[in-house]
Amino acid sequence: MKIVKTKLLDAVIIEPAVFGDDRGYFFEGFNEEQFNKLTNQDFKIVQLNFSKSSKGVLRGLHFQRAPQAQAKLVSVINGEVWDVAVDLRKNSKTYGQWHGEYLSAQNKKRFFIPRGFAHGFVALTDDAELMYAVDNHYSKEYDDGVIFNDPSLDIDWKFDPLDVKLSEKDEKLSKLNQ
Ligand SMILES: Cc1cn([C@H]2C[C@H](O)[C@@H](COP(=O)(O)OP(=O)(O)O[C@H]3O[C@@H](C)C(=O)[C@@H](O)[C@H]3O)O2)c(=O)[nH]c1=O
Repeated sequence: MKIVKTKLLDAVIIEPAVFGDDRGYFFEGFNEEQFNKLTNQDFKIVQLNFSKSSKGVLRGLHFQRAPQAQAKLVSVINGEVWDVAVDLRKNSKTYGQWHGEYLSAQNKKRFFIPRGFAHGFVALTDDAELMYAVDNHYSKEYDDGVIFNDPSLDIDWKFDPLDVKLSEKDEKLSKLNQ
């Protein structure tokens, strides 16, 4: 397992070691002991989420407020997405900055997004399936978000913003400073 830092403090990309043979392949999608040691995190999975999206669907930017904040380990098991995290930790040196990563079933990269970040993605293929693990349970009450095209964030979504498909809930999200 290789850990690649991003410009956002504590947000990292995991590149698993893939063992291929004439049957196919094997890889560890997550190894708690190795991950926590290498990153100095204490990430314990309590919920595993799956979603499927057609091309152009954009989900985000989402987060849960404290005390129900969630760290997320995002992977793609079919197709490809452009996955984005925004550091919303007020005392962080990288507050307000974003990082995007192509995650696909083919590249097998995983994006670790700490608590205090907003997360979103746009599906670049049809039938883009995400599997993501979180370290705190879902809470409707603490569920929150920021509009994906907030000018103060200036995120490059790698997709025409006029063509993205949003949920009704995501269309109504506010800007970060509101
Ligand atoms: C996220 C979530 C949703 N739900 C329910 C609520 C709702 O009825 C339905 C769909 O929820 P949403 O529209 O919020 O689903 P979605 O837009 O896919 O929300 C997800 O987006 C990505 C970007 C994330 O980072 C996730 O944490 C989560 O916020 O599923 C749960 O039961 N448990 C969960 O953990």
